Amino acid sequence: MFVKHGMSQLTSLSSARNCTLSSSAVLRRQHFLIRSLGGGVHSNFCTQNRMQETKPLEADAENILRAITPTLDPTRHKGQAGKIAVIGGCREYTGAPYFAAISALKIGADLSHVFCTKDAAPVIKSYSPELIVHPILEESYSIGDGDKKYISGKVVAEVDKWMERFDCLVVGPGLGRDPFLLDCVSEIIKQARQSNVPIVLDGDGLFLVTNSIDLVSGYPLAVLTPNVNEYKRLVQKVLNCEVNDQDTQGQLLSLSRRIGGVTILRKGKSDLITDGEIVKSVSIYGSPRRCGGQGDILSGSVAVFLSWARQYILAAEGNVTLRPTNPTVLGCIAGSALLRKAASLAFENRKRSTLTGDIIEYLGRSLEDICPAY
Ligand SMILES: NC(=O)C1=CN([C@@H]2O[C@H](COP(=O)(O)OP(=O)(O)OC[C@H]3O[C@@H](n4cnc5c(N)ncnc54)[C@H](OP(=O)(O)O)[C@@H]3O)[C@@H](O)[C@H]2O)[C@@H](O)CC1
Ligand SMILES: Nc1ncnc2c1ncn2[C@@H]1O[C@H](COP(=O)(O)OP(=O)(O)OP(=O)(O)O)[C@@H](O)[C@H]1O
Ligand SMILES: [Mg+2]
Repeated sequence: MFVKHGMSQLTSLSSARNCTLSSSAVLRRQHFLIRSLGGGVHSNFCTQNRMQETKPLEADAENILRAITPTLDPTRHKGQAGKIAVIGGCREYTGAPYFAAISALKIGADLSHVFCTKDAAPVIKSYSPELIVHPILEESYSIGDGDKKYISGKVVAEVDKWMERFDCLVVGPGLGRDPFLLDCVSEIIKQARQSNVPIVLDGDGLFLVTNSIDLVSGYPLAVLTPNVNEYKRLVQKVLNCEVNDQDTQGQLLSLSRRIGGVTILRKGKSDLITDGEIVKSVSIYGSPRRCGGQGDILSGSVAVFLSWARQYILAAEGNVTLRPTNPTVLGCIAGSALLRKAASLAFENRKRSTLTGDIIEYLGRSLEDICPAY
């Protein structure tokens, strides 16, 4: 791994030593390798690396999509292809949770739930009868101070009733930033962790965990999907420095390791994915349109593919030949590749008027091209 990722990674590996590596033998070996390559040992994650950065390895996304997508087997019953829940949707934002939840269904999940505020629920229901919408979240403006404890307990208990049934949660699309609501969502995240339910954190879910990183720290089933702003905030808060474009991979690895090896999908011209061990990129051509909502499609897609990757690994009973082997990384690669392919097809048709809804309409065909139903 050291040789594969080159000098920049070595430098950041050594920087990460205090929090990620306990074995002095491993440390000695790293220092030896760094010296052999002519580098120094730095104590700071944010050290500028002036070496030419090596490109991350492009993921074999099509192969991964083919491997983890389940066959349409007539013996399977409803639910086995995935039950996803989106925690998001408030007064301001109703589109984002809808995009995430409907994308999960269009890719092939069986059931898609949305847990949102009371105001947002009828609006989201009106977009689609396919979604199961729970109007349970509350914002500060709608409750008195004296009621907060009682209502918070009720909200959390309501989601907990369902928790064990979900294959993955998507926390954040259109959630908003109301402090009371975010406190409730913190409790929901803790419950999901206790139940070992994977969590994709996006949008305001990332705003929440960036300010309370312990919520996800060390949870191997957490996936963070930051856009450019969200990534900047994460780096500033967790690594206490600015984004380093000279050492993109090294900094991404350091960030993941500092958060205990959570998976991070950094969105951009190429999507970069790491679990603190490897970095993979997905660069297949997408669309030049940057309309809002594409990240929401991605979060719903990652949730489905992550669930499928876990099923695939479980069914293989230790004989997994697919690489990488981490289901959260597989889910990110598959979700990113599918979104980008769908965006490219939508753009071919709609050009400048391409909107998120158009991209969603191409999710099915994009998967069908790679992995036909029959
Ligand atoms: N159709 C829909 O319903 C869609 C809804 N969407 C939903 O929108 C939400 C925000 O996501 P986004 O992508 O706009 O956030 P992002 O790039 O970090 O910020 C951009 C700038 O805005 C600002 N800012 C944001 N929220 C703020 C707040 N509450 N109060 C004050 N400032 C706030 C932010 O400021 P900063 O945090 O940097 O201080 C930055 O300057 C999220 O829930 C997402 O899912 C999208 O998915 C698109 C489709
Ligand atoms: N410059 C780019 N070139 C090509 N594709 C991009 C570019 N930036 C982002 N994307 C693609 O768009 C997807 C969404 O990324 P984006 O940064 O727009 O997320 P977002 O801001 O969270 O979106 P949303 O509006 O849903 O909140 C990414 O998975 C990525 O594949
Ligand atoms: Mg977003």
